[in-house]
Amino acid sequence: MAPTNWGTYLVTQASISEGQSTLEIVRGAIDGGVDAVQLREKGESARSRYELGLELRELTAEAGVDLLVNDRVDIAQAIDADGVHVGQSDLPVPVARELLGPEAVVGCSTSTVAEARRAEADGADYLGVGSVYGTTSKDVPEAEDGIGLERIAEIAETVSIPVVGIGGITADNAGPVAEAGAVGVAVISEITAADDPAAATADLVETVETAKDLEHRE
Ligand SMILES: Cc1ncc(COP(=O)(O)OP(=O)(O)O)c(N)n1
Ligand SMILES: Cc1ncsc1CCOP(=O)(O)O
Ligand SMILES: [Mg+2]
Repeated sequence: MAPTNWGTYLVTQASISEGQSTLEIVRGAIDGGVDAVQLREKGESARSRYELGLELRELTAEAGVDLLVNDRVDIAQAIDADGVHVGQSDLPVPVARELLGPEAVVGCSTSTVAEARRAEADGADYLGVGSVYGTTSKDVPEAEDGIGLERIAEIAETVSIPVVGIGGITADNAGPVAEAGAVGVAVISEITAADDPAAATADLVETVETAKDLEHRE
């Protein structure tokens, strides 16, 4: 599935879960209708991300869900992921593209219009834009205050590639992100810290789809 259709995108980080493993959370997210999963797990060794990645690859491939790897092109290659997600301090988009080839999905984090234009010109397939709202899941001071919905709209109007909002997104505030022009939302805590990841995912899926339907009817 292309990023154009990624309404709900799970970014994994088991350290903020309520005791559930990443595999259990991803299984739940798949049951709830997630479109894409990104193996993040900051702080874990390359070996443990690789081993988890192999298991996630099996699960996601069976379900027809896209699998991306955060930051690490080598792990993406080793587990045969669909692509990689890089940020402003990671490998540049053209380098990731060169290493992974034309078929791979390369996503890039941006929070300004200038960064978004650059990522698109560099050949990114989609943008992760945020932090939309304040969040404590990303350990940088900028993520404590969100960039806001107007910035999402401005970026979505500027670029032709899909924009996915990320940061502080819940089923209660995901609708306006889609209405601002994002194709979907990426979340860590809303699914990962939920008692029932499948139900949390299904809520997000419904909220985003409803908002996109309304947006298209206007
Ligand atoms: C979909 C998506 N969007 C943004 C990010 C953040 O990437 P980055 O800024 O490189 O920060 P880390 O996640 O690597 O800490 C993302 N991972 N996914
Ligand atoms: C990885 C990342 N990049 C920008 S905000 C963020 C964290 C998103 O986590 P949450 O959905 O819990 O706010
Ligand atoms: Mg990164």
